This record gives sequence, C-alpha cells and structure tokens, in this order.
Amino acid sequence: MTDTVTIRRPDDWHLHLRDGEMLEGVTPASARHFGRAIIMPNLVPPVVTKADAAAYRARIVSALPEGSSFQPLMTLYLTEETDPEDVAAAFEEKVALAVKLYPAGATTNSQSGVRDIDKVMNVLERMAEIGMTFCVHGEVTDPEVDIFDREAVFIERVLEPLRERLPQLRVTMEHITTQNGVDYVTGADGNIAASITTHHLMINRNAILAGGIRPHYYCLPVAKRERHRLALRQAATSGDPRFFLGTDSAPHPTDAKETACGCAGIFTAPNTMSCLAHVFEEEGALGQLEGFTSRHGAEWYGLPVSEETITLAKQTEPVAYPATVETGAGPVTVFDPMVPLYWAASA
Ligand SMILES: NC(=O)N[C@@H](CC(=O)O)C(=O)O
Ligand SMILES: [Zn+2]
Ligand SMILES: [Zn+2]
Repeated sequence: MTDTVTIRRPDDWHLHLRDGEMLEGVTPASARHFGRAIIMPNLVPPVVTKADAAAYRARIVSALPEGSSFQPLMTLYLTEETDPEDVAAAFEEKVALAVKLYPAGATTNSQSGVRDIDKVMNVLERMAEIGMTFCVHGEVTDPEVDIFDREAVFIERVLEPLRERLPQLRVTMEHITTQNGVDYVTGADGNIAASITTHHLMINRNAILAGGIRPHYYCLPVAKRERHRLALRQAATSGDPRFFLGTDSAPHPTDAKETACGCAGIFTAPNTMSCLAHVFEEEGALGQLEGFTSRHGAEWYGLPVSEETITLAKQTEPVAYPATVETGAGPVTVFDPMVPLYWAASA
C-alpha cells in the first residue's frame, strides 16, 4: 500500500524567478506545485516602484505554462529613495503585497539596498499605518561580524530597535537559519512571523565545507551548525502559525556557482515538496505539513487559503529528479538533498 498525504495547494512565501531567459526556464517548476508565490525584487536593476512591479508581474505571467493559474505576489525593493506614496498606492491597488529590505551588500544583488534605516523610516511608518508587511533579509553587513553570526547580530542591532520604535509594523523575518531567529519570533508579542527554506531544514554547514567545498550548498544566510537546523525543524513542524514555507529557491547558472567566487543561492523549486514530505515524515509530523506549506503564510498575509489540493504519495523506489534544469541562460543545478526522496507530488 502506498502512503499518501493530501494537502491544500502550497504557496511559496519567498521565491526568486529572475528575468528574461532564466525566468522562462525556471518558472514552470514553481508553477507545477505552488498556487502562489511572493516574488523577490532583487533583479538588476531592482523592482523598486509600483510600475516596476506591475511590469515584472506581467513578464512572469507570460512565462507561465499554458493554463497555469499560478499567482505571483509582488514585492518592492526598498531603497533610500523609495517614495512612501508610491508604496502605499502599490499596496492599496494590490500590485505589491510587501516591501523587501536588503541591507546594502548583504546578499545577491543588494547593492541598491538600505545603508541607514533612518533614511527609510518615512516608508516604514506609512507601511505600519496601512498594514503592509516588511519582509526582511536579516543579516548585518558589518565586516567585523562573523558571517555565521550575522543573523543573530541583526536581531539585536536592527530588528529589535526597529520593532520598539514602530511596534505596529508587520515584519516577516525571511529565511531564518538560527535558533536565535526561532526564539525571537516565538518570544515576540505580535506582528512578526518567519519563513523557513527547504534547504535549511535539510543541510547544516558541514554540507558546504566538510570533505570538499560544495558551492551548490552555498546560500545566504549561510547554513549554520546542526543545533540550528534542528531548531528550524522543530519550529517548522510545531504547528505554530508564525512559521511557514519560503523556499528561497534562487537559481543561478551552474557556472556562476562553480567558480572561484561563486554566487549565493540554492535552486530547490523542482524537488521542494518531495524534500518537505521527507523532513516532516522524519519528524513524525506529516500532519503539520499542510499548515507549514499551505495555511500559515496565507493567514499571515491575510489571503484566502487555496481550495485546490495536491497529493504526496510515498513510492517504493526513490523519485528521480533531473540534476539540472536547462534554461536559455544556461543549466541550473537542482538541489541535491543527499538522501533518496520517496515522496512524489502530484501537479
Ligand atoms: N538566498 C540566496 O543565497 N540568494 C538569493 C538572495 C537572498 O535571498 O538573500 C539570490 O537572489 O540569489
Ligand atoms: Zn535573502
Ligand atoms: Zn531569497
């Protein structure tokens, strides 16, 4: 007998689809299982204004496979020049769901990001007024701070002071990677939630560095030590509605990762649901999978949950995924979870 789990169609609350030929090549993998996704705005140049977001959304929709009802939910990239009125109009007209903070220099394509949070307080105050969510890449960029500590230090130096100053602001801590991130969310009074990626539930930093350097496991925030991975697993499978899936599937051409200074980002879109079913089964928590992938995020963003379903079926043989997805921008290496995956997801 095959084991099956049927859940509401999942949503991806943090996704990179890029643009041009890469967008064309990678979008079908997300549209296959996911109903909606929050699309990251870190293009070059970034998606800053309401008009940028509307144009980018149209490009995504044209890259969708025939008949797909996948809904891209757009974000605006916060700069020190962002106009609060444009942001409010984008939210009220449902062009953008959230604003994204990239501390300048923190991650891929973050050069136009924020250097001084004081310079964007006018935008954040406006967002707090209208209930628009602030999605945060939570790492400090201070070169004095060790890369493995940058998330924990961000919480202390940036996030906590900001939330004291503007408690009404709704904040999503994106792709948390530490026990500190989990504890901060569970200990907070309200107006905060966190997304967790697929890969941070599966790998710790040994995957990147032990026995040879493996660039396809390099992403930001970088994977931490095992105890942090276990804290993320505990949070994801706990049923706590403040934690939900944001895959952070972040495609780069393989040759941009397999090089002397490789890009950060892991491409998990094709096998995410198989990976998550594997993780939740290991944790004895398959019953919590639907909350994590299909309910908590929608509730946090004030959107209806999906009325469609997908079914995960446990196979007797491992499910085969291609090692790479070919795109017009070059081949992209698919996340290798280092364990056989037995759960297949229906479209
Ligand atoms: N996660 C990553 O390692 N990379 C992301 C950027 C990001 O989400 O920080 C990308 O755009 O490639
Ligand atoms: Zn990020
Ligand atoms: Zn990301």
